[in-house]
Order: sequence, then C-alpha cells, then structure tokens
Amino acid sequence: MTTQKLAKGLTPVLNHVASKGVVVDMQDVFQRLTFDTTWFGKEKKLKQAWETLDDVITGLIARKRKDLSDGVVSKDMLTCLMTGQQSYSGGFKQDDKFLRDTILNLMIARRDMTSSSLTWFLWLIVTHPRIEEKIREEINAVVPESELGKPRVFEAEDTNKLVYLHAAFCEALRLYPPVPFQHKAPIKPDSLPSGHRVDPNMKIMFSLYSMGRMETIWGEDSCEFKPERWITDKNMIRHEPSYKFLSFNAGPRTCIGRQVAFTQMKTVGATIFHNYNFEMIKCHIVAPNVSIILYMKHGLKVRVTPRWP
Ligand code: HEM
Repeated sequence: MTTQKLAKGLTPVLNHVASKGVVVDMQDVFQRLTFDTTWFGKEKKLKQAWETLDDVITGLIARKRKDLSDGVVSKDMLTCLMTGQQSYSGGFKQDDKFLRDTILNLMIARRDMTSSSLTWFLWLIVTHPRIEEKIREEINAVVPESELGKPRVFEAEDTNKLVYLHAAFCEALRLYPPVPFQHKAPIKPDSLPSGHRVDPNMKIMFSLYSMGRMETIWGEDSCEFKPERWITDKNMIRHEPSYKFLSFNAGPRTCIGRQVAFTQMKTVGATIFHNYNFEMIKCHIVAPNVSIILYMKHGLKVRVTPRWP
C-alpha cells in the first residue's frame, strides 16, 4: 500500500462511521489500514501461514529479478536491496533468504509500529486542543486557496512543509515509543560507561518508554507533550541523536523505514485533522498494554464528525 493509498483508504471508513454516528475504535482502524492481510486467516496453522508467505514473497522476488534482467528498474525498496544500492542494503547484493526475511520484516514492522504511533498521536492531539489548533493552522497554510474549507486527502508532497505536525509525531514517539523496551547482548566481555561488567551470557534490557520521560535526558518538562521542543529557531526539525531519541533504534539495526513512516504518518495526520473532529468517549480508559508493541489496552474509542459539509 503506497503512502497516498493509506490516507485515501481511511476517508471512506471515517465518512461511514461519521454518517452513522457510531463509536469507532481508531486503534483497530489504523491496524487494519496499515496491513492488508485478509488472505492470511487467523485459523491457519503457523506452518501453513509461513508457506503461504514464503510463496508470495518468493514470487515477488522472482518477478523483480525478471524485471531487472529485462532492464526494467523501478524506484522501490526491493529493487534497492536486489541491486545493492548503498542506502538500503549497505552496498552489497543480497541472497534470497535475506530478501525474504527483510520483506516480511517490512510488512510486519509497518503494521505494528505505524498503527501504534498513529493511535497514540491521535489521542495526544485530541486531548491537547491548543496543539490541535496549531496543527490545523499549519495544515490550512499548505492547502491551495481554492481547496480551503473542503474535504481533501493529503499526499506525500503536501507534507514536506508540515514542520509542526512532524514535531508532534516526534513528540508522540518520544512519549509512546511503539517498541517500548529492547535488549542487547555483548559479543565479548566488556564494561559499560557506568563501570558495570558485561559478558556474552548477559542480556542488557533498557526501557525506551522510561528513557523518553527522563528529566536527565529531556529536561524538567520531560513528561509534557510539547512539539515545540523539536523545532529550531529557523523553524526546522531539531536533530536529536538516535541514542537519545531511540524510538527507531540506533546503530546497525536502526529502522530503515523511518522516512517512509514519517511521510505516511503525516499524510494520515494531515488528512484526518483537516477533514474530521474527534471526540473521546467519556469513561473510556486509555492505558498501555504490556507487550513488545505499545498498544492501547482497550483501544481508542472516539466519535467522528466531518468538518465540512
Ligand atoms: C513509526 C513507525 C516506526 C517505528 C517507531 C519503527 C521502529 C523500529 C525499531 C525500533 C526497529 C528495531 C527493531 C529491533 O531491533 O528489534 C525497527 C526496525 C525495522 N523497521 Fe521500523 N519502525 C517504524 C516504521 C517502519 C516502516 C514504515 C518500515 C517499512 C517501510 C519499517 C521497516 C523496518 C525494518 C525493515 C526494520 C529492521 C531493520 C534491521 O533489522 O536491519 N519500519 N523499526
């Protein structure tokens, strides 16, 4: 699913729930949106599911290999991986098992991380009206005058100038990292900067969730949702080192989908806040679940109303 389709796929669903006046779980909507796996039924055994995925992915790789040998070169991630372009693959050609695992990773990573981020982001914005207003002001400034006050689906190109929206996503990811904790093991005995000795039998756990809220890392207002902290005096996104802002991991296994994720999230963010108002359901409890992905335990139940007739 391309970035544009992601935002386009959302509007018919939201128009429908708005017209019926029903309560909708936006976490569920975002999860369905970001991963189209209807062909991969829940009742299937894991082995069968793996074989199906294997067949599909092997077919994709074979088709791409034929395209490449016929001289058809397109600008997608699989082409980059297969032709060994530096930015995606580290500059060497990949074997089929590596390609298959990477494609699977891309499919799964996309669904879980992006839908988790969108869910927390939406909740944070709806519960911070001042920030919601600023996001809408910024969105209005990029909409051509002839299209103001009308429904609109945003595309990747529209989102380049949305600095405040980008900052709001960074801030949501800082406070609610979709991967809330990680572990690493040293390949040989070593000592940490703290002086603690570590060896290959040990696993070092660290909590990204806690690190995103530590005063020693982010300052006294570390627990506040404040997109402004990400914006420089020149109205650009402030660069934070990946070992400080760890939501995309750091080092050699860092997320390769970071830019794609921001573009997708911004097209969805701009589209939903331009077109709809969201109202939280009273008494609905928003709480994180205990899992390797930071979902909302009870989903995100809201009512949706269109902003334009
Ligand atoms: C907000 C959205 C996203 C977040 C927060 C995120 C975060 C992460 C994190 C923390 C890892 C490291 C996982 C680990 O070491 O166990 C990772 C890896 C990865 N991500 Fe993302 N990701 C996001 C979106 C995406 C998207 C949209 C794609 C694909 C287009 C993607 C592709 C990948 C891949 C392929 C890896 C594995 C890299 C490797 O192991 O070499 N991610 N991501």
